[in-house]
Amino acid sequence: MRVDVVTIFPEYLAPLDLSLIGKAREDGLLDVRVHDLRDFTHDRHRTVDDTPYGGGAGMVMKPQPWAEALDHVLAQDNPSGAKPRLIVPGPGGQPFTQALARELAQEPWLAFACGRYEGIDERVYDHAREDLGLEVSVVSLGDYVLNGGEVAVLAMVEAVGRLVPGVIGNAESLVEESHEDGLLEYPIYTKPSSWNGREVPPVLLSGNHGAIADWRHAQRLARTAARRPDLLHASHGTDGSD
Ligand SMILES: CC(C)N1CCN(Cc2ccc(Cn3ccc4ccc(-c5n[nH]c(N)c5C#N)cc43)cc2)CC1
Repeated sequence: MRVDVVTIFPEYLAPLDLSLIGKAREDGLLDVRVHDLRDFTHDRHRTVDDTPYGGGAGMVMKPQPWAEALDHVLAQDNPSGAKPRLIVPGPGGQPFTQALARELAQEPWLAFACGRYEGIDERVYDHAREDLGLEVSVVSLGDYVLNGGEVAVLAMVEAVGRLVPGVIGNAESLVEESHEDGLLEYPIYTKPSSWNGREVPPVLLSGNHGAIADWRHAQRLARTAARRPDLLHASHGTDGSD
């Protein structure tokens, strides 16, 4: 999978050089390219924003740098003229969920546009859809306000990247994790079996794999009912009260 990120803070994406995503880049499973939006400006101050038409607080990101940046992304190493799916993080976007992460993990090429200030001139979205022929999705990390799209892109690239085959060495760990099948994950333990006067649940030491699986499923149901009854209703046809 190729991933392009356009931002005025390229250093914000440095964590994508680390850990599993960084290893996947080294292994050629992910091709992540970060582009500085200011490289597509032409004035001395490398201006990317201006005041909003109609008045209002804050600044709006100018359309021209974005159009030139998107042209560069589409042209770079792309002899076939393929097109990426464009993801624009925004507080008013569709929720970023595990289901959407799974959907995006099927895409061969994703491009992320990290806005700042009050956001990006609306004509950039129209240009991307109508002139560049891109599928554009505005996606929100959650119901809280960030200062820009970079944090969201870090989360999205990690959530999507880990679903790309080969990125997570043990594919088993992708099963039975929170939100993968509608239930939260079960409690986990490791050595020592007795620590600080606290014991590991004996069933986990029993070697009885059926009993262990039953205990873990019961724990997932209880934990989901306690913390996220909404998930129980959505995926298990109950109202979360039982
Ligand atoms: C003036 C007045 C009428 N405005 C009315 C609407 N307000 C909404 C507003 C608020 C903050 C920002 C800052 N910002 C810039 C680009 C950008 C990208 C993502 C996010 C973001 N925030 N929260 C998430 N879950 C996000 C995601 N994904 C925030 C971003 C942009 C937009 C802004 C103020």
